[in-house]
Amino acid sequence: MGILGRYGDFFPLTPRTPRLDLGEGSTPLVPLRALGEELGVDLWGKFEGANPTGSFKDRGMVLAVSKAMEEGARGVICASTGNTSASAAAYAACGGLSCTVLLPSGNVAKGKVAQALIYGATVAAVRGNFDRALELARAMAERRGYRIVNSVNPFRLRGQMSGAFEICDQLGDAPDWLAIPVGNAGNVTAYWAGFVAYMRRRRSSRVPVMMGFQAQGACPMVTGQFTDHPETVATAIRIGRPVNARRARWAVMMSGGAFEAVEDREILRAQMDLARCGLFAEPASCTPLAGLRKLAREGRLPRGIRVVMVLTGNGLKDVETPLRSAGSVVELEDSLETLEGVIP
Ligand SMILES: Cc1ncc(COP(=O)(O)O)c(/C=C/C(=O)C(=O)O)c1O
Repeated sequence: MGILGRYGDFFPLTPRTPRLDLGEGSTPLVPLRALGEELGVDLWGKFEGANPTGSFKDRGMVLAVSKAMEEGARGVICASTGNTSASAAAYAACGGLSCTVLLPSGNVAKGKVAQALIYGATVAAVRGNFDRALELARAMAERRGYRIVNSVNPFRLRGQMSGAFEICDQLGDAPDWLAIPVGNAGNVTAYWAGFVAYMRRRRSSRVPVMMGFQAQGACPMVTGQFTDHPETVATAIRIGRPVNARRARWAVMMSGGAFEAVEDREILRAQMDLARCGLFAEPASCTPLAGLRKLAREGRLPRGIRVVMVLTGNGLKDVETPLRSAGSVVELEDSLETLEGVIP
């Protein structure tokens, strides 16, 4: 059962709301003991790559598309660095709506483009970055009567609150810290709202410190300056003008947390180290581990606390990056002798 069935009393559902369900949510919360010992904390990874389209986006999209159907929308539209478009296309297909996605040309992982296409979306590559694509998507939504399903759509953030609900249910309460990658800043906003809502309903006793992590080349939440030239290998968070900046800043400040930036090379090292723990997450998802390591180096990571990292997307979305950085295939003659020389 998906999140509308499991957490429906937290969502604005009516008897007329279709209950789309691809089995989203119920993702693994994995103890990361070795990495936790390195950092001196009790470390867990919430593997959102296990969702139906391979990212956390499904949590918000299932509600946003169900509500679009209820409201009689002709179709849905979004701009995306890839995962939003994959998820929008899947749930639109599930609900029988048309889906149009606008992608920044040349900067979207091929796995995500393949998903949007095979789910049946109309996919347009826009010259310019994600932020420009979002401006165009909002204009087209007005013209065509489509529902925009980026995180400017409030139902998206409502559905994504369910990640916080699940962490509290899985751990028995909220963690001390939540460490999350930040692009358009919707997910960090949604998680805070989720922890607060769960505590208010007495389903948990506390809320965590919210720590948001960005790539050094695309860190408007850290610098306080929007940028028209975001650059990072973590293409999912290559966003320079986060539409949820104000709400995300408020959420993190209310929690006593902060935004931090990390270098691309640290993100790639974190991706490899998480994979060596058995979790293959795409680069953006590994930003929190890189960030926690930076805080530990600087003496700013309290020892012994319980930390959950939200690993937001499956590594299979972007196989080109690890193929460049994770080593290479050994080409061999077909003989046992040559095998003896290379197999450990
Ligand atoms: C794997 C992954 N990790 C983190 C983020 C950042 O979440 P927000 O801070 O809520 O934006 C994204 C976002 C992707 C898009 O914005 C899109 O797909 O258009 C992501 O795909």
